[in-house]
Amino acid sequence: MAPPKLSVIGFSLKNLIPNSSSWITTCSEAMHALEEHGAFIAKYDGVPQELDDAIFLASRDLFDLPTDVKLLNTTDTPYHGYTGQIPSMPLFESLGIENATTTGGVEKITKVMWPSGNENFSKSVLMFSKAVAELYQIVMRMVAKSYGIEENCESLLESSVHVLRFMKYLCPQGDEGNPLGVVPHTDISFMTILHEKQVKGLQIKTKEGQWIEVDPSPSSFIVMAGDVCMAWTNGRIEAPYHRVMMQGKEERYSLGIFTFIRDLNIQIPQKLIDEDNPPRFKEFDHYKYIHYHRYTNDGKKSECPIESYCGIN
Ligand SMILES: O=C(O)CCC(=O)C(=O)O
Ligand SMILES: [Fe+2]
Repeated sequence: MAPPKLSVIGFSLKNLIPNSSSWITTCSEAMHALEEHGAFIAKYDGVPQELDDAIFLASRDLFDLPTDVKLLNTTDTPYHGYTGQIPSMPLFESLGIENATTTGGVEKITKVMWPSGNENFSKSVLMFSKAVAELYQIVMRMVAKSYGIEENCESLLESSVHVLRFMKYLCPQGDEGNPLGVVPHTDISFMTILHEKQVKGLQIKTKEGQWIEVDPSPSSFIVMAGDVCMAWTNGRIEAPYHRVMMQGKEERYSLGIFTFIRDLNIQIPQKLIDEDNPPRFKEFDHYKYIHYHRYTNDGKKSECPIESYCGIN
């Protein structure tokens, strides 16, 4: 049997006029992929090549800063700031920018990293984050249309905030080095959109337990459901397990737009509940879930934290 693959779906902006026939086809492909794997690859043209080059240059600039400067990026929310030198994941380093689609959010971190400013960095971050957030909105409106939950979706979009995370992976040491970049996990976000530069490594697990290798390309954006999307859709779209395995001799750089829902409780839309589909999750607050996941013993040791936090058995 051929190894499983993620669907590659064209998201060219000129074909995505809402409810046009090409929009409807794209919507049905995206929904099929999300319900099957919780993820797909969007071939998206909203990030021009120059911006793509600029954001990866920005990433190198950022990781080249001294560790004590990077450590100044602290946040109240776990995993939104700087992470590095984790004993279980020695190859991995990452740095987040909260509210990355707003000038205020971007300027705040730029000033901490470069007190005298870095206009190239802040401009690239803002433009890239806005372009990827647009892809998020397009996908969300497809989910909404397909389930008939447009109103619920619009209020979610108004409450969506985006963290841009830069990620860097070193090569394993020697032939015997452990290739594990990031341990298998599902994301604590509502949705995540990943983008990587040349070097592969990301693998996504199918429901049957096989690992799919994702091939990087400049216009590929991996759209992936997080735990909170799974709860909101009453389990129709599941958050897939994924991991990073390093291979070869090149360092790997990737980027992720992680979307979170602020100041609005996550509640399953009534349309997704009926006799055959009773509610599987209680209403909850996204940030309280993150806190549970990262800071409580129950959350840390749970096999499926979203189920143990707000699942209805
Ligand atoms: O670097 C990647 O491609 C994936 C990183 C990831 O899964 C995460 O940070 O949650
Ligand atoms: Fe992840």
